[in-house]
Amino acid sequence: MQSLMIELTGKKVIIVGGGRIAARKAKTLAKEKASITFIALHFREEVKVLSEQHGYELIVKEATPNDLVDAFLVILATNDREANQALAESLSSNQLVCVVDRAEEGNVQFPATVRRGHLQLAISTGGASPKLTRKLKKELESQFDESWTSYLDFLAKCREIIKNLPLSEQEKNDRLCLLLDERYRFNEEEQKMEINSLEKIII
Ligand SMILES: C[C@@]1(CC(=O)O)C2=NC(=C\c3[nH]c(c(CCC(=O)O)c3CC(=O)O)Cc3[nH]c(c(CC(=O)O)c3CCC(=O)O)/C=C3\N/C(=C\2)[C@@H](CCC(=O)O)[C@]3(C)CC(=O)O)/[C@H]1CCC(=O)O
Ligand SMILES: NC(=O)c1ccc[n+]([C@@H]2O[C@H](COP(=O)([O-])OP(=O)(O)OC[C@H]3O[C@@H](n4cnc5c(N)ncnc54)[C@H](O)[C@@H]3O)[C@@H](O)[C@H]2O)c1
Repeated sequence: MQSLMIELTGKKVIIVGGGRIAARKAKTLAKEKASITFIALHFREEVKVLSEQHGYELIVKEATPNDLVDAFLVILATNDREANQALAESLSSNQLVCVVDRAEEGNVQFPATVRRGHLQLAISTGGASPKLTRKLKKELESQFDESWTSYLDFLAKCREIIKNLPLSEQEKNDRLCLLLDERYRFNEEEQKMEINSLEKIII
């Protein structure tokens, strides 16, 4: 399996199931501005609260293949093995589907993610050990502290400026490499000074 970043803004996502795992997937997607619909026989309180906060649609029914035809991404999160399998089989091969109790029946899996602004670290064992994934996520969370958020803003800003400078490709690359020096991450004064000096280079 290959990891890809995916833009879900405005995409139709259907989560079948209204339990703990359905809620966890919805929380993961909460920042993505997808259009989320839950279909389940019963919804736990957490799902109802999430739906009110984010405007998700809740449909109380047993899910059928017909409910899923226009979904971009389907997350099959019922606790009914046969239902998850039958619904997965009914989908078009062009649709994305995550089967939470049998990864190999789907074509996408959720990694654990650590986000620090523009930096996103994704961890996956492809279903071999979600417990290890979780443990590694905790380790990375403490290794990558909040300083990375402003450092990534700094790198993005410098890259934008450097791209537009009247320099050779080699000089631009050299400047971009210098920004990876640790002193910039630890020290916001250094960041400001670097941006000031870049902005002074006359175009
Ligand atoms: C990373 C994370 C993200 C998320 O959920 O968004 C995630 N699982 C997490 C936690 C977790 N998962 C499980 C437990 C119970 C303890 C245990 O059994 O170990 C716990 C811990 C808990 O729940 O506390 C059990 C489990 N997981 C899967 C199966 C079915 C199977 O084996 O195929 C079963 C057995 C079910 C059963 O039979 O009971 C399948 C998948 N779980 C995945 C993702 C995908 C592969 C990830 C990978 O391997 O790296 C994949 C393939 C599909 C998918 O769901 O996308 C999230 C960490 C959240 C965080 O801490 O940030
Ligand atoms: N992927 C993961 O990370 C992970 C982790 C732990 C467990 N699981 C597996 O995920 C599944 C769901 O776990 P849970 O804790 O969320 O279960 P849960 O019991 O909390 O919720 C199950 C939900 O499925 C709904 N449902 C059942 N049959 C349905 C149908 N035919 N149509 C529509 N809705 C239906 C129920 O109404 C309920 O809302 C289980 O099979 C569990 O083994 C996955």
